[in-house]
Amino acid sequence: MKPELHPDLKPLEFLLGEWEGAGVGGYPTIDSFRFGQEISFTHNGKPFLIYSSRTWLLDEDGNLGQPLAVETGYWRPQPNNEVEVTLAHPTGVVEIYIGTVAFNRVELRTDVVARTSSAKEVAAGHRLYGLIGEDLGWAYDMAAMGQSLQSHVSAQLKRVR
Ligand code: HEM
Repeated sequence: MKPELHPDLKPLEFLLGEWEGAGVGGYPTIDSFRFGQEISFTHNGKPFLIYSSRTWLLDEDGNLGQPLAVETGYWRPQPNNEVEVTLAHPTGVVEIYIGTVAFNRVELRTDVVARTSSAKEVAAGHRLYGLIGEDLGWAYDMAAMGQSLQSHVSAQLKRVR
């Protein structure tokens, strides 16, 4: 049975579904790259979105290659168009974001980044998600490896479900 959307999720409803597309990435400490991405936002009737993202290296011919970053978490709308997001990474990093939702656009800043002792040094993150026409665009800036907050990845995705 399809659960009814919790009313608190209304401002985030535009994210619901499955998205596929491609993006670009880089950082001062690494070579730049292209990647393919699948994002899924679902709900179970409770007042949060269930989120997951998978990515793969994209070669010059547009073929998907080795898996790159994956992440999973929950998006928790709060009063006054605020949102809390928890994200877990297989790299030993956990991020807690706080942000705002307005007009099919979400802006997030990390409140806390926690790392295991073997994780790379990630200090802070900033994310933007928004509709570009019918597409979902998103961009992630990070402060990591001793560098100031700057772009790491961005992508544009089409809704496939
Ligand atoms: C679409 C999402 C992402 C993709 C496709 C992606 C891809 C990559 C690639 C290809 C590299 C270089 C090779 C490697 O070290 O594995 C890299 C490095 C890195 N990424 Fe990401 N990444 C993504 C998201 C993130 C996020 C969310 C974080 C932090 C929470 C992050 C933190 C890092 C760090 C710390 C490095 C190492 C840089 C260095 O060694 O100097 N990445 N990423």
